[in-house]
Amino acid sequence: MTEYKIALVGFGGVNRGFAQLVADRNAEWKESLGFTIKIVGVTDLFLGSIVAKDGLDAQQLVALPIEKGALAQLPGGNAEAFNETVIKHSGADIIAEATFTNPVDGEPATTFCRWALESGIHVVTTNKGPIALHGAELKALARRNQVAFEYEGAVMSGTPVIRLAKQALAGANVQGFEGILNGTSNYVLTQMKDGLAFNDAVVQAQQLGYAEADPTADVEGFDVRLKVVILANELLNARLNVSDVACSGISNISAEDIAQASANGASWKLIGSAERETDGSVRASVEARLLPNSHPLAGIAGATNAVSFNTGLLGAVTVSGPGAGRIETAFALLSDIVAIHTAHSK
Ligand SMILES: NC(=O)c1ccc[n+]([C@@H]2O[C@H](COP(=O)([O-])OP(=O)(O)OC[C@H]3O[C@@H](n4cnc5c(N)ncnc54)[C@H](O)[C@@H]3O)[C@@H](O)[C@H]2O)c1
Ligand SMILES: N[C@@H](CCO)C(=O)O
Repeated sequence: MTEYKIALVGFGGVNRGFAQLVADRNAEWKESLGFTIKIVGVTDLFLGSIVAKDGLDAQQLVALPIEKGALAQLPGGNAEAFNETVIKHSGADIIAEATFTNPVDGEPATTFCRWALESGIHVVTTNKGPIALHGAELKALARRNQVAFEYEGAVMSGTPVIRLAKQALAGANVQGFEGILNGTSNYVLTQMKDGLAFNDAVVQAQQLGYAEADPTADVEGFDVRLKVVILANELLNARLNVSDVACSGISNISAEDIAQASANGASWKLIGSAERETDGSVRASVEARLLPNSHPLAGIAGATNAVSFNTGLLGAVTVSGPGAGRIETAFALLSDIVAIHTAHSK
């Protein structure tokens, strides 16, 4: 029986959700997945850090109050976040990186990933910054150190689009995609349709664990831009930088715009898209579009996301599912660990 030792870097909504899954389901995973998980370290800027090579009680971690230095309440815990120690010296086989997404330079998460990969430790992450901004470098680093760098949760949370498109649609000649790739902005647009004010809807999305630390990234399209770069580079072999993608958001869509659209049988949606051009280049954008209600993406409501892949062989293949949420995104970390287990237990 394989036991993976995991260190959690960032202990906000997603990694706390992951600890909850471990607390609730480790015994079931032993049977269904052929492995169990032991949490050997946690580090968080706000909560502090802890290393416990014999393993931490996942339920006790979940119950920890969200207050400064809270990890110091556990035996051996510290009120300071010793990130490097936890990443390099907790004895972890896998680092689950879920700190803030920094859409400008991907730091410090990119450094955390480098530390782990250079130390021969697998990385699973839901953080979009390192992949969109330094993906090629980190993948090469992982290959050189013969470890995995997995990031299924970076796009569409727990809905498995990256591996689905790369593996199950391999050979189907993916030429482009368009999708609703941000849960918060779609939630806000849906709530506004039901009469809620923009700011109140954003606060609700924050309370539900959907929004980024700075929700401007959600409503101005910056979060979708990172996801478009990730998908285009993964699936279309594009070499897009963030600055290559024209980007606007939903903050200038008023309640009146939404009401008028409804009256005309249409809906505003924030759409991220990329398409291969006839000269082989890839053009990508993020913008609010007015979709007729007959459009397959028009009815996608709340924090649900959907992406439609334009394939040469099958035409449009559309996948829809949770686009944000703590447990939903924690599931993506589990699916990355399953991928590591499958690849490394052959
Ligand atoms: N919540 C979702 O629905 C969702 C979905 C997909 C991807 N993501 C991504 O997953 C990551 C985590 O999301 P979340 O909802 O858990 O965020 P969160 O804000 O709840 O938690 C992030 C945690 O990281 C910690 N942190 C920040 N900087 C740190 C540093 N330098 N060192 C150590 N700890 C640090 C914070 O203190 C915080 O507790 C983000 O990058 C987010 O974009 C989130
Ligand atoms: N803030 C992001 C989280 C998922 O990446 C969203 O709302 O889609």
